[in-house]
Amino acid sequence: MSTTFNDKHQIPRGKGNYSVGCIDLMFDFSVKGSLLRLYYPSRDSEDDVHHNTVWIPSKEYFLGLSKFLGLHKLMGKFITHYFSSVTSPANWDAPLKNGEKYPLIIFSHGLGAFRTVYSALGIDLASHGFIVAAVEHRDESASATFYFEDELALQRNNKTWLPYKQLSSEMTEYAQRHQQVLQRAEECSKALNLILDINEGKAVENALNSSFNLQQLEDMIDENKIAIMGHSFGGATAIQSLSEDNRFRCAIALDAWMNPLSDELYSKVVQPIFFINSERFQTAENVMKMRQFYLGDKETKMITIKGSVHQNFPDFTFVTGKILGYIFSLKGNIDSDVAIGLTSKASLAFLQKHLDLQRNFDQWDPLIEGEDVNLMRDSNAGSQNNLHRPPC
Ligand SMILES: CCN(CC)CCN(C[C@]12C[C@](c3ccc(C(F)(F)F)cc3)(C1)C2)C(=O)Cn1c(SCc2ccc(F)cc2)nc(=O)c2c1C=CC2
Repeated sequence: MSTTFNDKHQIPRGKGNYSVGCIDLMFDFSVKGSLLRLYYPSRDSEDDVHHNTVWIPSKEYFLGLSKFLGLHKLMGKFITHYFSSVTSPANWDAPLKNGEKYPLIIFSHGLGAFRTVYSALGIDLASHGFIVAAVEHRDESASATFYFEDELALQRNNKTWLPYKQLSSEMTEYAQRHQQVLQRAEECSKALNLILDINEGKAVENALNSSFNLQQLEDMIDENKIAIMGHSFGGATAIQSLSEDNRFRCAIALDAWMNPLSDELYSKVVQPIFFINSERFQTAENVMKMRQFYLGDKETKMITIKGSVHQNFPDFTFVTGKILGYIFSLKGNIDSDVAIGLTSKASLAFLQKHLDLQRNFDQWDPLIEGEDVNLMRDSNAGSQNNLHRPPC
């Protein structure tokens, strides 16, 4: 296929030892069901021919994204053309590598995003032996998402699209975003229920036509090793999910947007949280809310990636050149591959600690304390002296 950009704009491959597979799973078909993209360790048998994963599978996502961004229709057509041939480096529908149980991560996307645009992170974690389920939220915070109205629509593959909902004037921004974060947390627990049902052998038929036999997943999840992760609004969702569902043993919040969370939440969360922040997005107010989770326990950690921007966590930072990257602040001063590498390695070290993994991810423990030339402990945002500071 012809590509309109040179190869250097590619989503990076996983750095771990496992090959990575990818499938889309929807069950049930209704708006109340789960829609997720699953990244997993795959069995790389030479004879099977593998296809890469289509990064953004429907034009409706591009149209929804350009509407979310307030771009002109023509610009929507441009980004559709520019990005429609991009693939994520995961083997679509590849068989699951069996022989061991895998820890599970549920991933929650940000405002205006959707399930497929965090594939660099999902693939790198899967290449280190995790199953990663990137959910697609139906709270109208995604640029677009779809479901089927009824059985007939499903049989005809007649999708109903749900677009991003602009803030309404009837409710305050907080009221709307808080309602959404509650729905998002519920959807993360529902996705976890679906995966654990399949793990226990429940017969589940994927509403999306896929050749991947879901029975491969039976007895392959280590149901005691479950974490939740998310970016921005998804970071807030991860924290809200901790308070609602204690099956999540810890959370990793990537540049969390704390506004949607209520003040009562701080006393309800007992599990450890790892805040990984960009340098440019955070404000003193936002970081102050994060620090309220420090109260007492030593397990909650915070680091900031020097020279990074909000968009260093989703995939867009890899698929554009420096110009577009600069215009939309999709790239920071730090190299995007270095930033995502630090995010992944620091996350793996934190997950080993709090999911009791028997891997060698503790080699990256110093990153959790911000010990790296491209990291700093805590945050650069907001003066730190007049705020409650945990004893070092
Ligand atoms: C106009 C909308 N305006 C007000 C809401 C702010 C728009 N905005 C900054 C953007 C998204 C940006 C983006 C993407 C993609 C291209 C492209 F051209 F490459 F496609 C360009 C430009 C424009 C960077 C954000 O919303 C930042 N943000 C995000 S960005 C999550 C995201 C969205 C779409 C993606 F494809 C990937 C990731 N997630 C959050 O949870 C929160 C915030 C802010 C507060 C809470």
